[in-house]
Amino acid sequence: MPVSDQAFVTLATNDIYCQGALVLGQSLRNQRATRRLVVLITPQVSNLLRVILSKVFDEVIEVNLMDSADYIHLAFLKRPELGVTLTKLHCWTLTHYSKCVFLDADTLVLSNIDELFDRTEFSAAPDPGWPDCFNSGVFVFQPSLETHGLLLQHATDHGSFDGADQGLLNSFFSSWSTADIHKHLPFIYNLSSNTAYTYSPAFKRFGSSVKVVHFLGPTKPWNYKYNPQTGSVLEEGSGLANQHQTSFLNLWWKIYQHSILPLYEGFRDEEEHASPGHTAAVEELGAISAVGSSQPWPAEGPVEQTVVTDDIPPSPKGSHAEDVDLAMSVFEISIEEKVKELSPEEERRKWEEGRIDYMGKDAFARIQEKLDRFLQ
Ligand SMILES: O=c1ccn([C@@H]2O[C@H](COP(=O)(O)OP(=O)(O)O[C@H]3O[C@H](CO)[C@@H](O)[C@H](O)[C@H]3O)[C@@H](O)[C@H]2O)c(=O)[nH]1
Ligand SMILES: [Mn+2]
Repeated sequence: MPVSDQAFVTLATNDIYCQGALVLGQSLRNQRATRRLVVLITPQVSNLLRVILSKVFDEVIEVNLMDSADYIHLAFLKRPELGVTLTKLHCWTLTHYSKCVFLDADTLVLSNIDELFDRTEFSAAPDPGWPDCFNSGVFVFQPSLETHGLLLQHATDHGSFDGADQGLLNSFFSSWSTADIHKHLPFIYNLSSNTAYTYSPAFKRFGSSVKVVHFLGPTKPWNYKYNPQTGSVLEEGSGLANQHQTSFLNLWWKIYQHSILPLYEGFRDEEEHASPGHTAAVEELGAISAVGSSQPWPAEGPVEQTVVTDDIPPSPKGSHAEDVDLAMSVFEISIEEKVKELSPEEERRKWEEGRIDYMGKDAFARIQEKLDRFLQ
């Protein structure tokens, strides 16, 4: 039975993290999640990604710190380094839900986790790096404007010992490690993919019951390249730590390939016509059918929501341009952050301000090429 006043919530502040949010949302659907799926976004997220997110999530909610109440504004101005942190705290403002489970956009759900709604605020799993602290990638919370205000006050008064949300939340919910064992989520609800090997007999014993994998750390699944023929990520340069990690990465990419890429179908042509001269949303280097896009959405899992595209808050940028390039060939799929094309005026201003890209397009070799072309 679907419960409509409870929700799974994630956050994506840019088009790259949206790719993670999409896979997470799809993984929740594949596991027949019975609560609403909500994604918080910020103004940077492009229109295209908003539309795509709305195909997987029940609600796409834009949060804009600077537009919010004064006290948020104040907290933000006093501690600008806490930007993304304060954005995550926004989940406490979702007061149309009575209870929620927050999941980082770099998590992947492997089996149904609806039972997390039996827990109360504030429940989280230990952090693998310092188990007396919880990891803030998966937590159970109760939306409340009062709590939200207190959290912001805490941020303004004390900052965060790690400069981000995990430090702040740990010092705010400081009795977590001692007060109530029910608030300790088992590690299987937030298994960090890259630490699984530090206690490998435990992983052997309990690994098969893992419910949520968290790709914590600087290298995310979307930073790898994937071979759709073999169904595995390409190891070059990324130094994969171990077999478990590889199999979780392959799972992430399998969902991306079969359920997320097809959502971009139909937008490719539109994009090409809408913005001539711009790179298309999806660059087709090979046959797209070769990457399994023939499967209609959703490839797995039930359709539970109708997509009401009118409800999607439009990007204030008012443009089509998204910040992500998907490159596909028969043997390789990759997700790249787009190198922003500047207008000639912007280029000139950059030069005049002394911001010169000596290694890139302003490198001597590039300038020489231009001169040669001009002289020919
Ligand atoms: O540019 C960004 C960065 C982060 N996020 C969101 O914030 C989450 C946390 O960032 P992430 O890159 O996943 O951090 P972790 O590598 O998981 O590092 C740890 O440290 C973070 C900062 O304290 C905590 O938020 C995490 O939960 C904790 O696992 C992401 O999953 C996203 O949902 C964005 O939307 N855009
Ligand atoms: Mn994370």
